[in-house]
Amino acid sequence: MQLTPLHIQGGRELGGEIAVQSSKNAALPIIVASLLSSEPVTLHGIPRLSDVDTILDLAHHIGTRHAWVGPNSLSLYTPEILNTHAPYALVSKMRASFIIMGAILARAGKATVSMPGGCAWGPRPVDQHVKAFRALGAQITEDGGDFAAERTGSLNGTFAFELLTVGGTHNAVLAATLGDGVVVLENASIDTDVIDMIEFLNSLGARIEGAGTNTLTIHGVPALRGGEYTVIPDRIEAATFMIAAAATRSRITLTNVRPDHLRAVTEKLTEMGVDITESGKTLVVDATNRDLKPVNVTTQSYPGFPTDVQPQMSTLLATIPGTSVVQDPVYPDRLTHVAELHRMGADITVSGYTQVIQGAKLHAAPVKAADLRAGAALFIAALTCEGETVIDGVQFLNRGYERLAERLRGLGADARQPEPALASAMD
Ligand SMILES: CC(=O)N[C@H]1[C@@H](OP(=O)(O)OP(=O)(O)OC[C@H]2O[C@@H](n3ccc(=O)[nH]c3=O)[C@H](O)[C@@H]2O)O[C@H](CO)[C@@H](O)[C@@H]1O
Ligand SMILES: C=C(OP(=O)(O)O)C(=O)O
Repeated sequence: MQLTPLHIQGGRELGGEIAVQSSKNAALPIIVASLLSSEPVTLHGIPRLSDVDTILDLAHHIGTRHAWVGPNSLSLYTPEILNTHAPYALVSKMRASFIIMGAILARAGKATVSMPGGCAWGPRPVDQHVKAFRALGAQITEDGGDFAAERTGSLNGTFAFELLTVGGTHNAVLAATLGDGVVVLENASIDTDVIDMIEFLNSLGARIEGAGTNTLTIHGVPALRGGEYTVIPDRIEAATFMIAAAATRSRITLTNVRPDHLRAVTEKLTEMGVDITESGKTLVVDATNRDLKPVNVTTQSYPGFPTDVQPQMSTLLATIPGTSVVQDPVYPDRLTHVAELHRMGADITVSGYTQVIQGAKLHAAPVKAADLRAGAALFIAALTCEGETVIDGVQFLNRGYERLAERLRGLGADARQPEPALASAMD
């Protein structure tokens, strides 16, 4: 279905409180990890997002039955693997779905998964996933755009990732959890979403040691039991709203946050002059009556400044007088927000993965999101300027932000997404 654009009448101060959703990027691998158990699993804090629907469609194809048992609670049950093939039509919708390979391989001994391909901002290789599987004893062949993996026994041995990869670590952990081998992963990701999946698996009886360090030791276990688990808060969504508050020089309160997961973002905003107060799972972000300063930002793997917050931060800096430099070596091509921000009057010069940003006053314009966080960048830009900005490409925002227009309205923004019937009547 063609979604109607998001209309934002900007130039208003935000205020009030917003409950941050649970982490999309933890929920997705945890849903996949539930396939390792043949017993029922209940997950709480699952955000209602199109990416969640996509992974549930894929899991359904593999053999998972699911039911929503509360607004954000999901019951999953995979008594047996019915299909070991994850086809292109399902995998290509979301690159993160490639980690289904590790789960199917663990449970069924073989898996065929389509190559995920690129994404809106460029290539996103999976060579480290494949190298890990091979090094741990799986046979991998490539044919007709598919990777086929097979193991004769349990995975075993040591693999050192050549770079830090969140998805590669998820995939290798999933593949190694069942069996009687011992797998050591070196240079593994310490991302919060990796830790959360490991804590979930351990709660079902897995024996994975070292979560949060660069060395993971996975002692295979014969089977996992069922269980119940609550997903961590979404640090990327929290950061997006913190930046929206700074960009509109507002004061807002965020609940359901893990301040310890947000250090890099908090430090940068504080350096700019934003006042941030932490209290348990609550953050108050205050940028009222402040002259914010330009800063330089370079993305890094967790705990560094997240690439998933780079487009939003670039947008904030595009409104702050002075020169800021933003570099995204994690995803050097993640720049689809730039041309759209130019349409709104931003002064951003790109060279490789570097954006040199001269602060300017942005103005409303029709714009189009080409990916999820570029969409976030555009709604932040829209909130800062007088007049109405119409943002197309809402399907990308729906991948990662639950009920966005409604929740922005809860903060006092004038944001609406006309119903399709109303929109066509207005044409
Ligand atoms: C669903 C999900 O959780 N997505 C997140 C995950 O993506 P994803 O897991 O795909 O990202 P990775 O951590 O794997 O990628 C990090 C870097 O490693 C490179 N790489 C990765 C794998 C590989 O086999 N070879 C290789 O070269 C990538 O091109 C990138 O430059 O982490 C990214 C980096 O924090 C985030 O932007 C994504 O939002
Ligand atoms: C890029 C993201 O997700 P994915 O890796 O699924 O594209 C994201 O969450 O910002």
